[in-house]
Amino acid sequence: MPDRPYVIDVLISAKAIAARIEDLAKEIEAEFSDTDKLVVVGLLRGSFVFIADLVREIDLPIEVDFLEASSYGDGMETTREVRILKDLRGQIEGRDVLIVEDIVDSGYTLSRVTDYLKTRSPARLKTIALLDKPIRREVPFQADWIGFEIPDEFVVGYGIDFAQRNRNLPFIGAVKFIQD
Ligand SMILES: O=P(O)(O)OC[C@H]1O[C@H](OP(=O)(O)OP(=O)(O)O)[C@H](O)[C@@H]1O
Ligand SMILES: Nc1nc2[nH]cnc2c(=O)[nH]1
Ligand SMILES: [Mg+2]
Repeated sequence: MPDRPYVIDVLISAKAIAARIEDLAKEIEAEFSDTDKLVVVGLLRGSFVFIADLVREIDLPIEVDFLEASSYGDGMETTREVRILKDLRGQIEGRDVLIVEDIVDSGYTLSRVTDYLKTRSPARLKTIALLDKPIRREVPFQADWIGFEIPDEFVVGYGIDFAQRNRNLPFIGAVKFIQD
């Protein structure tokens, strides 16, 4: 649990997220319209809300799998050590894969996870992230689709936590500490 009091300012409303996901899903359908082998991979835990909304907008035959990667613990800074805590259940060799992530910040998580999954020789490997904070990048990484580019704010909600709290907020909010 966070140990300093804070408030959360709305940064992106639930309505704006839903509208953007409809557009992203159309672009994904166009990219993968030629395959019946698409596996949509959610990175736990942060992407669980985004992937749930995204897959329901994608009108293609897909499978869903999950991989759990963690690098922040309960803090606000990356440890730069991406731990794979749970691997995929299925095989991805020769298959088309879309990795679904909540946010690209330093870039460590998505760059390590894509390198890790590429070793399994998927036919095509694409990435989508709801949020991108390019100003914070420490390793080069560009997702194939981004929902929103955001400023240097520590965000929560819509699956994203602060010390495991606030994942259940329906919007993306920015954490603001209250000064005493
Ligand atoms: O680009 P980066 O600096 O690597 O940051 C992005 C990652 O950080 C968060 O995960 P976290 O490690 O907090 O685990 P969680 O998904 O279980 O919340 C977030 O969900 C992304 O996966
Ligand atoms: N909660 C939260 N986790 C992150 N992991 C990487 N960036 C962020 C962020 O802005 N907020
Ligand atoms: Mg994560």
